[in-house]
Amino acid sequence: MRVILSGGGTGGHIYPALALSEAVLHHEPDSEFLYVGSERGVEANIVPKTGMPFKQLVVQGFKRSLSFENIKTIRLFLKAVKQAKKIIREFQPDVVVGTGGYVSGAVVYAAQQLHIPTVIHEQNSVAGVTNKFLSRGATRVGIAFEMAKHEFPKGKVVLVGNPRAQQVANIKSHFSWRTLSLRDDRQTLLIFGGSQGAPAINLAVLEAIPHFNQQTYQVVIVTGPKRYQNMLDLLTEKQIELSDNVRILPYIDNMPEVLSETSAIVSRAGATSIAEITALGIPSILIPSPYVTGDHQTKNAQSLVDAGAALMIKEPDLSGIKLAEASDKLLLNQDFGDVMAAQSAKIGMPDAGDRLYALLLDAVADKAE
Ligand SMILES: CC(=O)N[C@H]1[C@@H](OP(=O)(O)OP(=O)(O)OC[C@H]2O[C@@H](n3ccc(=O)[nH]c3=O)[C@H](O)[C@@H]2O)O[C@H](CO)[C@@H](O)[C@@H]1O
Repeated sequence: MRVILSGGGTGGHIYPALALSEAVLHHEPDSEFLYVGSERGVEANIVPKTGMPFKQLVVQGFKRSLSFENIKTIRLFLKAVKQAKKIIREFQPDVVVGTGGYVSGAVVYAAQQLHIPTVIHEQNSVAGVTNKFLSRGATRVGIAFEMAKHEFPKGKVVLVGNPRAQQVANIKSHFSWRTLSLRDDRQTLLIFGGSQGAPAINLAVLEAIPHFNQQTYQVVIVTGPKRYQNMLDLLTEKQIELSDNVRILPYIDNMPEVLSETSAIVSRAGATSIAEITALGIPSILIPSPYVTGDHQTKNAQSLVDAGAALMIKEPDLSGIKLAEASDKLLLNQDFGDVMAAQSAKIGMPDAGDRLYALLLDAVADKAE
């Protein structure tokens, strides 16, 4: 199968597309892929590292208020559609897949105009603007939350889950905490604020470090690439020392491997993070970002809390003490952590990659009819 993948702007859109390619390759090992991303998006850094061919377009998002910038956005969009058509004609895909973000708007729209089968994947419980726009012309729509169904045209929506879930569930991890000078015989709490990092989480973590320093479990704090230096500066300014069970990193590139060796998680409630956490049945403390469309991260987190699969701390209530208490609850109260892990695993959809692959086949077959 020849597949063009497009999704960008944030890890939550990019990793599912890459995970889908693994599922496709599992079924059709001679498949070929081309990833089309935006020049300025993080995909320009993430995708080439995987070895997948990568092409770039110049796009930007709409401003919510009326502005001259939006005229430039439309001009860039039309130019990107033209370039995308050229790329599609050259690559001759069987199907074009969009996983969200502005760039997928141009690529999938171009494919629709060229009458190539298109599949969009919506990771969230609340549909993104680009996916809604594309859904009218899409051949199939894969969703990860039943709740999102009513936002798309009937007849083409299928609940598939998030392919990243299957990737993390199936990985044979060779990761050892010793690579970070930590121990493999201890429980490990991993803290990260989505793919970009979250200042509010970093600040609460800073307050909690003196507590973490005293624990029998170890703690790995991921700040987000752009917030790492600031975190180190704050540690120096506040004269906070790290003991040998606590580490701070800017970003983790090999998250699927690391997650499979993780005992508990503190994180934002982005859809892809949640898919990973539940695929592995990891107990978690979710701190939803209040700055996203329709407050969808709170809805994502609430669905886990309702199932007894996670604890939630809302950002206005977040503090070092709250974080330390909740972390101890998951890691030091064995029964509590075990029950939560089992509930989390019940929600996971570890065959999501295969389900989305089946949707691609459907879309291609539709065209052939
Ligand atoms: C602020 C914002 O708009 N967030 C959205 C964005 O979040 P964001 O990009 O943070 O999305 P997610 O939490 O869904 O996914 C983060 C991804 O980055 C990976 N990761 C994270 C840290 C790290 O060091 N290394 C690493 O690989 C995680 O394993 C995961 O695969 O897209 C999601 C999916 O559309 C939405 O639900 C989120 O609401």
